[in-house]
Amino acid sequence: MSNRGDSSVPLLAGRDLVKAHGRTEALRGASVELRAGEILAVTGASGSGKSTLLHCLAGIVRPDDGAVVYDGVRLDRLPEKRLSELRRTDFGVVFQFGQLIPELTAVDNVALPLMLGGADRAGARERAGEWLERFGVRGQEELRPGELSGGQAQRVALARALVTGPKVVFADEPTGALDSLATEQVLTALVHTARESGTAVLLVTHDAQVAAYANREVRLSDGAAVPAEVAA
Ligand SMILES: Nc1ncnc2c1ncn2[C@@H]1O[C@H](COP(=O)(O)OP(=O)(O)OP(=O)(O)O)[C@@H](O)[C@H]1O
Repeated sequence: MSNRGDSSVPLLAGRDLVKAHGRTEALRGASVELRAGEILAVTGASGSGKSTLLHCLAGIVRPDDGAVVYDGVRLDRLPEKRLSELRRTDFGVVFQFGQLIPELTAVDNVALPLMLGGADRAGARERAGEWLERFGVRGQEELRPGELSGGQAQRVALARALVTGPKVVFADEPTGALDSLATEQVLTALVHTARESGTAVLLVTHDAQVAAYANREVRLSDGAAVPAEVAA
């Protein structure tokens, strides 16, 4: 049964997540819930497990223990093929840098997820152009990522993450490499578009100013969520 229309049920939940990288226990029983349309900041010190949590929730890595439930489905138990299909249709991701394909122009980078979903190139490029315009990237459609500023490249990356109409966008330090003006432009574009389209956003950041753009904040410490009364 779908939870998308019921705001009392989380759209995505990680429960008691445990994940080790070799001997390092990155997550030690972390639990977090994301509701449909909500913008949630995951904060915490360097090494507290924020990126690992995002990777588990986005189905990029499987937890060693615990559960990831998305729209009533146990993501951590899905076969790889169904998991990648679900990631393609329902999730978008933005990382700090490096996620655009350097050989493709800005517009082709944004068109790519649409083409992977079966759209023809001309139609995909047209829609991609509209999304670039929405994110204020005008006149740079035919430039390659290396020819864009950091802020422009991140706005292209956001357009690419949102162009397919995902239910959840996972953003891992999306403004970590930007100055404060570019940070403000990128976050304003993200928050505005997410609110308009009802997309939920999980925003990983160590920066309190970035977290202020969210509706709610969950703080991680040593691989577990700190209770709200302690975090306050
Ligand atoms: N691929 C990996 N191999 C080995 N150890 C890893 C790997 N990824 C993360 N870790 C370790 O797991 C712990 C949690 O890392 P994670 O990147 O999730 O934290 P974070 O809060 O996102 O940190 P930061 O803010 O510095 O990016 C850290 O001790 C890190 O060194």
